[in-house]
Amino acid sequence: MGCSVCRTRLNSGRALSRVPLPFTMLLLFIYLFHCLSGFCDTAPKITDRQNLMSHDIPGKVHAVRAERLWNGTGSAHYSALSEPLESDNGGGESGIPVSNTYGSKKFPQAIIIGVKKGGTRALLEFLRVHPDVRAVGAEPHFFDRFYHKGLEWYR
Ligand SMILES: Nc1ncnc2c1ncn2[C@@H]1O[C@H](COP(=O)(O)OS(=O)(=O)O)[C@@H](OP(=O)(O)O)[C@H]1O
Repeated sequence: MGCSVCRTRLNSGRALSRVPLPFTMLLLFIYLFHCLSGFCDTAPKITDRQNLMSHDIPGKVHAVRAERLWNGTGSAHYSALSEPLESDNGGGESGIPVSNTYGSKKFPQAIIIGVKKGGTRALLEFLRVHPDVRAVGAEPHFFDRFYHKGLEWYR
């Protein structure tokens, strides 16, 4: 009697131990299908850009790109990104070619300007914490040191 109970428990234990693998595979398959359907797109889609770059202001400059992003829920929000920018259709609002392809070089759409020891690095680092912000690693010093190298160098 005792042994048959043990056997029953043992068998149900074995059966239970076989459940997780197919169940996990089923969940993975559903997730994969869900992603392939485009429902788990985490990368934001760009619908508009705001070029906040100014060429007239001297001083220390951090480049940040600001974009209006579509979050897939019917509303848009602005965020700042900071990699040098380029152009998608051969000409942006400023006449500078820009590209909306992630991974390509782009001009900044927002820049941080400040005097030396003004805390611009801290501001940049705080902005960088935001997941939608992509900031340059080192200060490019385009406007105060490398302006003569031109926009081709900048982007
Ligand atoms: N929130 C806040 N309040 C007060 N002070 C602050 C703040 N954030 C940054 N800091 C100080 O700013 C100094 C760095 O400024 P920068 O990033 O512009 O430095 S740098 O010019 O790029 O070297 C640096 O000062 P020092 O440590 O004296 O160099 C920082 O400590």
